Amino acid sequence: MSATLRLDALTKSFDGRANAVDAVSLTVEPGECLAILGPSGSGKSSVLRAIAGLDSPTSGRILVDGTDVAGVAPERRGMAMVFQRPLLFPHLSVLDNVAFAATVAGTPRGEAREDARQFLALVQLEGFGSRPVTALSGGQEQRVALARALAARPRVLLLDEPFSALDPELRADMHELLGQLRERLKPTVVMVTHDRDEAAIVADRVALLRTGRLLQHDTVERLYTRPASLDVARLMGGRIEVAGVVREGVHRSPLGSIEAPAGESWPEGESVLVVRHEAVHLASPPVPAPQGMTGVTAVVTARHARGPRAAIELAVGSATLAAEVPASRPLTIGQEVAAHIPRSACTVVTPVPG
Ligand SMILES: Nc1ncnc2c1ncn2[C@@H]1O[C@H](COP(=O)(O)OP(=O)(O)OP(=O)(O)O)[C@@H](O)[C@H]1O
Repeated sequence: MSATLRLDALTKSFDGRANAVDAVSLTVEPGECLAILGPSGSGKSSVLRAIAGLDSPTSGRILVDGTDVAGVAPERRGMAMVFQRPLLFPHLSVLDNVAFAATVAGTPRGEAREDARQFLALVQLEGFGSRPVTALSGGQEQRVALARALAARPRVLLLDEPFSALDPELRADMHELLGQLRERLKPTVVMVTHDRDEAAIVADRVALLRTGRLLQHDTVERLYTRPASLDVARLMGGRIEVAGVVREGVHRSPLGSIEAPAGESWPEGESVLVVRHEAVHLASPPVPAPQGMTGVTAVVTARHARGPRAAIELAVGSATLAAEVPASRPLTIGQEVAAHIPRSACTVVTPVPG
C-alpha cells in the first residue's frame, strides 16, 4: 500500500496568471509522510490537486513508482484523498460510506461491508457501522473519511488539511491515529497543512512552499535549525536575525564572534546569523557561558505572555535577541542578563535583508 511519488518540475498556472505552483521537484519515498507546508495562497492545495488528478499541471510530471500519471483519471491513480470537510454521503450508513468505492467497483456487498468493518475498527469506530453519518461528531466524521480513503488501499494517501476544522484535543487524537495507521499500513502520505506544529508531529519531511516555489524540502528539525534562507527561517517562526559578516568561518556581529558548528562551513562574506529563540538560555544573575556556548550581556526589552511560557526580547548593543522562559520566571524589562547561545544551534543565511 505504498509507492514512490516523484514530482518533476511540477508547474500550474491558472488563466495565464503567475504560477500558483512553480517548478516543484521532490520525491516522497514509499511509506514516508510528506507535509506540504506554507502560508495561505502558497500553492499547497494546487500541488495536491495536481497529484490527485483533480487539476492537470501546466507543465512538469507526476510519477508514481516511475510511471507518469499524466492522462490517468483520478480514480485510476491508486490514490485516495481526505479533505478538510469529510464529504460523506448523508443517505448512507457509516459502514456503507466506507464500503462505497468497493461496492461501486463490483465487489459483492457482503464482502465490501466486511472489509469496511475492518477499516472502521482501524480508525477506532468499531460498532458504529449501522449509524447514520448525520449522527457523528466532527472528529468521528473525519475518522470515517479516513477509513473510506484507506479502504481503497491507495498507494498514495492525500490529506488536504484534514484536521484543521477540529478542536485541538480532537486534532491531537487524529494525529495519534494517523501515526498508528502509518505504522500498520505504511502508506505513502502527502498532507497539506499550514500548521508548523502539525507538520512536526505527523511528517517525516516537509516541503515548504511560498508563492508556488519550493523553498526547502527537509526534515522539520532542519527547517527549524538549518533554514536554507531568511524566508525559511521567518516562515518557521524564527525570531533571531543578526546581520554580520563571515571571515574565516567565524561570524562577526554585535553578538561577537561565533564559530560555525563542528563539521559545518559557512560561506565567507555578509550574512545573517539565525538561531532559534528556544535554544537561547538566559542566566540571571549573569554567569559565564558554559563551553560550546557564546555568552553575551543582554538587556530585557519586552516580555509577552505565552500561556505557560513567556517570550522575552532582548537588546545586545544594536542587535536584538529573543528567548523563551517559563512564565513563572521573574524577568523584568530593563533587567541585565547573560544570554548563552549554543554554537551548535547557530547557522547563517544570505543575503542580508535590504
Ligand atoms: N481554480 C483556481 N482558479 C484560479 N486561481 C486559483 C485556483 N485555485 C487556486 N488558485 C490560485 O493559486 C494560488 C495558490 O492557491 P492554493 O489554493 O493552491 O494555495 P494554498 O497554499 O493551498 O492556500 P490556502 O492555505 O489558503 O488553502 C492562489 O493565488 C490562488 O488564488
